[in-house]
Parts: sequence; structure tokens; C-alpha cells
Amino acid sequence: MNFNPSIVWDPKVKEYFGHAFGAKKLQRISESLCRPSLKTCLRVNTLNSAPQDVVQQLQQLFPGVQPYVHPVVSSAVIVPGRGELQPDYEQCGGREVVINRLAGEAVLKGAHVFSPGLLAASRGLAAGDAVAVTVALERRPGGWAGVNRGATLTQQLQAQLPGRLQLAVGVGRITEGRRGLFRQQQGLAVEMLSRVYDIPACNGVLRGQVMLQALPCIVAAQVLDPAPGSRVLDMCAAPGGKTSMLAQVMGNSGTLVALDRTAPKVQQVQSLAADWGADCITAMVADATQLYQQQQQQQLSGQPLRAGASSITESSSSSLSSLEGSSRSSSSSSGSSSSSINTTGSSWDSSIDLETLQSRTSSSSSSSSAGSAATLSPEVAAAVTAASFDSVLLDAPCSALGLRPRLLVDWTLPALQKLAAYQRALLHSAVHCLKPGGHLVYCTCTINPGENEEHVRYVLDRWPQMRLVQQPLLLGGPGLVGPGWLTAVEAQLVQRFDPVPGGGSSQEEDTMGFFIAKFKKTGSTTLTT
Ligand SMILES: C[S@@+](CC[C@H](N)C(=O)[O-])C[C@H]1O[C@@H](n2cnc3c(N)ncnc32)[C@H](O)[C@@H]1O
Repeated sequence: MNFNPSIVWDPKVKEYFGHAFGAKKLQRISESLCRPSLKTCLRVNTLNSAPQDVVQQLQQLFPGVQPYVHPVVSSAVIVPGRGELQPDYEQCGGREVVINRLAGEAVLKGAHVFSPGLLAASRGLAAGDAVAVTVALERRPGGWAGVNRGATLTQQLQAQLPGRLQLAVGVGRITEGRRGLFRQQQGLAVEMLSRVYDIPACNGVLRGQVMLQALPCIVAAQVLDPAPGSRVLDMCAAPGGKTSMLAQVMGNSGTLVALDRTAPKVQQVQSLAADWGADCITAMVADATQLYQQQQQQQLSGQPLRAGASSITESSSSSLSSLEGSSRSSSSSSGSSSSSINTTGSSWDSSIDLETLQSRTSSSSSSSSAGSAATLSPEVAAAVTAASFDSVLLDAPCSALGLRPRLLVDWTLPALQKLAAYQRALLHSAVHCLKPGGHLVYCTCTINPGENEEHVRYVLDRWPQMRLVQQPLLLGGPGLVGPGWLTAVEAQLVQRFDPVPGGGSSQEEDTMGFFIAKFKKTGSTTLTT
């Protein structure tokens, strides 16, 4: 048993990324993506706590660990971890539990195993037994094809799950005997005794004083740098990490409108705002693609906004849901966009627009209203008017191909292209809501140039009023240069964090993959641009 994960890319995605990064760098990225960062980052709520005090409290919570305040980002505290380690599987005497991918990724970040993550276990386990914990990946060679939860790890099942032996994540102690383990639907199932990575579990610690937030996310909010008292729009806000950071930068003064597309997500933002005492935040349910589309349609048809229009619900902003679902199938129907070889020599097609996307997604689901103009509630329409924000943050829903650790990637190129079309619709809204003279920060947690540099090119080419500007805090490396991407000068103005140790501008960083661009709107735009 060992820990020897590898990312299996869809061949076309691999070709596209190989073209962007080169084979050697893609290999390095792939190796790091399946491993956790050894530098957990916590953001301190400087509205109520001093980073040095937080360091002292963390030292007491995690004896032997040496947390420190980040040398550049003073609101960030870094908690170092260790790995790779070699747990002693001998002590388990062949006893094993198999867990699913999400549970496996959580264990790599310092969690224990909870009941919903359990898939299978050896015969005859008793409460308190030490067990080897292995991970079975769905949908991939050597993965499981539908193991029933609660299955006994017989020789036959072991033979069906050979890949798990290279995904052993540690040794744990089970809380119940075999039957009890699977009877319970929630709660602790395996208390981890040793893991391949020793990462202090910081989730939920010092609530209200700190929150787990990757360093590039903190940088993104600092880069927007909204002035106290200004009007700020966070278009895709939940769970609210960056929203709360923006409130911090604004000194909790001014107006910070935070949107997300469903009520439960907006509640997450509200609850975080309450925990952090950030009362400049107004969180609202809205489909941010509609900020532009709806007003454009109303202008074209001369219709005022319908009074009493219902707010956006999950079903009415389902274009993204159906799109996310499509990433999990490699169906060629989702690829009906003709992938063409473009000038960069790769097979990325940036010509799909949201209308095409919506007509495709709505035709695949008759109940979906994705193809129709969803309505904004009158409250949102009143709060989010055209050209009224000093600063806009678009932390776009993305393929998350920078998040670590990630044991499985199932994105296809057509699915990534659809997602990019959706992001472009959000960019239209962002530009539309921004005041002349205002700033937009666009960021993602993906390495995919089609969701990053490609969109920067799109904005610059489409709106001459939008200029890339120098970012006040640069910890990442430059963007990608090339046709359809950036010029050498532009590349220096964006920042790209590669998800590898030393993947930013400093060898010290060990972050997730992330991308940040900052624009200034130098003149007004119209609804038809
Ligand atoms: C990357 S996450 C945002 C993370 C958040 N900014 C933070 O720092 O905690 C993207 C968010 O966009 C939201 N989203 C997706 N489509 C949206 C839309 N059309 N309008 C508003 N929010 C949307 C998703 O629900 C998700 O919460």
C-alpha cells in the first residue's frame, strides 16, 4: 500500500493544457494537484483580532506546529503541515476500510472519516480496530463501478478495486464494529491516527476570528482594494469568503452588495457576515448573468422591469447546473460546438456564446428555463443598477482545476468551453454594472487559460474602455502569452498562481492554482456593446 496518485486527463484537455504549459510543467502541475498544499492559510478578522494573537492561540490548539503571519499579506496566518509520510499499515493486520474520493480528499487535508464517506470494509471489524484507509475513485480505470455502500471487502471486490492500493491515505481507528459503521448515516466513522499528510485541521477553529481561505483569494480581494464608503458589487459571493474580506478592506463602511443564485447560498453569506460583524454587506439572490441581459432586453423592447417579479431560484438559473452536470459526461453531444484548431494550435473553441449555450442546455431539459430571460427581483433591480459601482468583484464559477488536493478530474474540453461562455455572460454584467473610473477584478481558481487569459483578451478586445491595470499586490507569476491570450506586457499585469510549491512569484508559496486580472473602466459602455 502506498500513496501514488495521478491525474488522468481527458486527452483533448491534456493536449490543450500541454500546449499552454508544456509537457514538463503540466506533469508537475498534475502531480501537485493530487496533493495538498503544505501551507494552510487562515485569514484573520482584523475587525476583531490581531494576527499575532491568533498565532498564539493556534500554537496552543496545535502543539508543536509553528504558525506564522505571512510576510507580505499581514491578515494571513500560515499553518505549516508535513508530508509525505509513511503510515505504518502493518499494525492493521490486513484490516481496511475503503472510502470515496471526497472523503479521501478531506483526509488529505487533515479530516477524519465520517459515515457518508464510507464505501466498503473488511469482514469482522470490531470497534477500536486499527484499519488502513484507502480511496476508491469513481469512473476511471481501476476505479469502482458502483460499489454498494456497506460492501464487504472480499477478495473479489479487492480485485475490482486495484487502484485503491496506490491511494492509501493513512491509518485510523474505527468507532464502531462493521455493522454499526454502516448503519449510522452520519457522524465520525474512522478517527485518523496517522495520515500521509499531517495537515492541522483548521476548519471551524477560532470561529469569527479567522476563516480558512487560500492565500490567492485574500490577494484577490486586496487587489480590488475598495475604498471605505464606496459602492461595491460581489457578483458571485457564496460562501462569502471574499465578501467578508472586502468588508474588512472597506473598514465595514459603504455598501457591499453580494449576489448569489440561490437562497441557501445567500444565507451562507449572511451567516458569515453576521459572524464577522460585517454589516455593510447586503446579500441578495440573483442570477448575475441577468444584470446585463435583462436590462438589455428591456431596453430593446421598451419594457420596464416587471413589478413583483419573482427572485431567481435554482431552477431558473439552471444553465450552470446543467452545464456542471455535463462536465461529468464525456458525451460528444456536449461537444457539438465544432472544436477547431485555432491560431494557437490548440483545439479550444471560444466562439460559443451564452445564447447558444442556453439553447443547448434548455433543449436538453424541457423543464429548464435556462433559455428564457430569468427575472431579477425588484429589490435586486433597484440595488444593482447600471454603471453604479465603484468596484466589482467577479469571482466566477469555474472548473476549479486549481483546487488541491484533487484525486479525479472529469472535465472535457466541450464542457470547459460551455463554462467559459457562461463566464463571458457574467463578464458582460460586470462591465455593465461598473461606473466609468471604477475597477473590476476577475478571478478564478482554475489553471485553464480558456477561463483566464482568454477572457482577459475578450474584455480588452470587446470594450476599448476596459484597460488592464497594475495590481497593488503581486504574489503570483505572469499570465500566458500567445495569440488569443496576452501580449508580453499584458501578461505582467495579471497574476497566475500555479498549484505547485513555489508556483507564485516566491519560492515560499505553496498555493492552489488561481488567476487574477484587474481592469479599470475608462469610459462608459452602452447596453448594446
Ligand atoms: C467561486 S464561487 C464564489 C466563492 C466566493 N466568492 C467566496 O470567496 O467565498 C462561485 C459562486 O458563483 C455562484 N454563481 C454561479 N452562477 C451564478 C450566477 N449566475 N449568479 C450569481 N452567482 C452565481 C455559485 O453559486 C458560487 O457560489
